[in-house]
Amino acid sequence: MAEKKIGGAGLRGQVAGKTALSTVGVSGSGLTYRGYDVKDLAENCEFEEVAYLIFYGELPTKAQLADYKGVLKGMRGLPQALKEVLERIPADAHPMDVMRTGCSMLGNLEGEASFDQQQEKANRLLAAFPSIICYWYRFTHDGVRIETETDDDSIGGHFLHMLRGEKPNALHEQVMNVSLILYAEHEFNASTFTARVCASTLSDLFSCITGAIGSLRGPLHGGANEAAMELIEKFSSPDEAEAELLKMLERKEKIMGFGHAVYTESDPRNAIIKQWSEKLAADVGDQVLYPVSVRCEEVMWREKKLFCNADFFHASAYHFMGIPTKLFTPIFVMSRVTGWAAHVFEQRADNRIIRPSAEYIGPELRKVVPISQRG
Ligand SMILES: CC(=O)SCCNC(=O)CCNC(=O)[C@H](O)C(C)(C)COP(=O)(O)OP(=O)(O)OC[C@H]1O[C@@H](n2cnc3c(N)ncnc32)[C@H](O)[C@@H]1OP(=O)(O)O
Ligand SMILES: O=C([O-])CC(=O)C(=O)O
Repeated sequence: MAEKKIGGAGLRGQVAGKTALSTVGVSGSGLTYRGYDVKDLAENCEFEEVAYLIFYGELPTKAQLADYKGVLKGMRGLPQALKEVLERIPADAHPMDVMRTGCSMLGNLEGEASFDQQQEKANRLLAAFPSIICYWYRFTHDGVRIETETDDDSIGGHFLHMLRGEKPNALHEQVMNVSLILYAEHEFNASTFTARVCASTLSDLFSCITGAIGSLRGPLHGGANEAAMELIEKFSSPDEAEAELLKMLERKEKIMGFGHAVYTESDPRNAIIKQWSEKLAADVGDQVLYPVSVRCEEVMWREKKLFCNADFFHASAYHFMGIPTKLFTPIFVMSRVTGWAAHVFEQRADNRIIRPSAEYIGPELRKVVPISQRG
């Protein structure tokens, strides 16, 4: 792969610390978690196995996985005070703000008293995020107080069950599983770096994760999956998509779901989620959204050599599963909390406060003119 330009704005290409968690754009395969190719993991593992790998360094045995799933299952319930807060957040709030508030409120109720509790608190957040978003969503949109302590086997299944009020089919549970694996970890991306900066002050895990959610929310990062959906649903045919994209490019508009800060030729997660989107399109009999998405991919590559990142085909995949667009980025949180927390642990294990320098471009030194003399 060609190297991206080092230096300049956005700290691009600069090494800002060490990690044993993942490589991005280094190996031929593009993305590895603790030495495993993400494609291999997505083909052979459940998300909980990957979460275990990210946290504990090795893939679990059958018994370890069963134990770990049991631990997570036991942590799905929400305290009454958190439910009351969620009920007071308006229906038109952005669900990422709900995630941010939910995380912060949980930190008030069940805070990290010492770093010895870091793994337990990370597990709690991993188990509770689907409950938080679904409790709020179903209360404010459907007027029901849902039970969040379900017996669903997987985190993805738990989420879809609470969202719809019925257990998902095997295909949907599997796609959620793959999606959560693809989003779990990605080196020093903006939200993870936010978490590490916060951790470097020796702050608590809930503060680190709350900050990371704020960074993920933006459309240049995790928010791109929602923005991509808003784009593709405007088009009724591939030809219309092509004509409109060309106009947008002419106006130098950013097309969400394309391009990447590190990858130069492709995002290895795209081919995987694209396949699942195609399967789901066939399952629901779609003849518009998937072909529109494929044409967008072709046009962007042909015109700008820009490729789909992880977010683009997630939009159609989630849509085919009936997930409301505004819940797309919260799903990213449900997964990335693993990577964020593991980075916090790494930062703590070998910490120095992150405090870079700035190039000063303001006025020269000057004297204060007393307020009575300022005109
Ligand atoms: C899970 C994730 O977070 S993946 C990223 C999700 N974000 C998006 O999909 C938002 C759209 N994409 C983008 O804004 C960018 O590609 C980013 C933020 C992902 C990466 O930003 P950068 O590293 O600064 O991009 P890069 O240096 O490759 O940009 C090169 C050129 O391509 C343009 N470009 C990059 N992405 C796009 C895009 N999606 N649409 C149109 N033009 C683009 C840039 O404006 C830049 O043009 P210029 O040289 O005329 O200024
Ligand atoms: O690495 C990045 O800059 C963004 C990204 O793809 C991710 O966080 O998954």
